[in-house]
Amino acid sequence: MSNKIIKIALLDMYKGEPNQGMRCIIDVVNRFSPVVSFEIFDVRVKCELPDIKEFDIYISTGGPGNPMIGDGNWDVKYYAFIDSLNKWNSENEVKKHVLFICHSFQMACLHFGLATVTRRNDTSFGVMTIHKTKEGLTDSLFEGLADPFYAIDSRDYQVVQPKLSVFAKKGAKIISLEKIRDHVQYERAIMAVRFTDYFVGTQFHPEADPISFVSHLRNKQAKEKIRAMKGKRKFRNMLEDLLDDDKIYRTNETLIPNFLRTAINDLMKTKKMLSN
Ligand SMILES: NC(=O)CC[C@H](N)C(=O)O
Repeated sequence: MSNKIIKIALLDMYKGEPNQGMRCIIDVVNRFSPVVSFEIFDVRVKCELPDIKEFDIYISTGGPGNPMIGDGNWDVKYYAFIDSLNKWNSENEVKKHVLFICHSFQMACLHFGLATVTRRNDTSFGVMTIHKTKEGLTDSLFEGLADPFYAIDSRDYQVVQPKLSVFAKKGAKIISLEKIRDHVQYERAIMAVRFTDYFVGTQFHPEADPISFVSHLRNKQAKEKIRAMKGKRKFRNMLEDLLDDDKIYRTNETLIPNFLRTAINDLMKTKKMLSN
């Protein structure tokens, strides 16, 4: 493999359903060309997974449905693949870097035994404030983002009840949490985890841009559902949040680029070391 070009595998977890995630991820990844190239793998429909030797960086996307349920085929292979990436990192100098988004994040938390996943009382959808934990304040993933920062959230499930002893044993860290909701006594869900130095994941969608959100709302049913859920005023506030340079634009321009920059720098360093 050429040392010059870094290869990214996009693990498409959308199950063939229409989504905004893939376009947004590709848009961010393309900001790093010509240093990187990418290839897409349809995990849930075609059961495709990359050859681990071929790719340096992996972005595993959001997706529909219950993260606790697979079909006994793609999910088994997916988890085995995650294990093989982890094993690779423990045995090799040039590491594999992975970003897990939303559905993939929930699956990773389950797989590593870090927490429980439950169905939320209601759907979470829209611009949300995300709070860094103490560990999150110094994590490179969030560098350049305020505390709290803003992100697009879109989900029915949540990662809760962290098993802190498992976190400690694995050296994993919770790096962000949901906002505090004073009027309800629900536990704050986990919004991002640093699994290892090379694996990190977010419950929200760091790839989302305002256009993708507005496109989603062009679906009349989706728009009405959300407007009914939030009420007119909150819905309008959310649309205003979308136009704010410091909110969704900032997260889109910062988080995945931070992940990619850290990964690319590390890969360039270690690959160069090996070629010396
Ligand atoms: N956007 C997503 O990836 C959603 C994740 C998961 N299917 C949920 O509903 O919680």
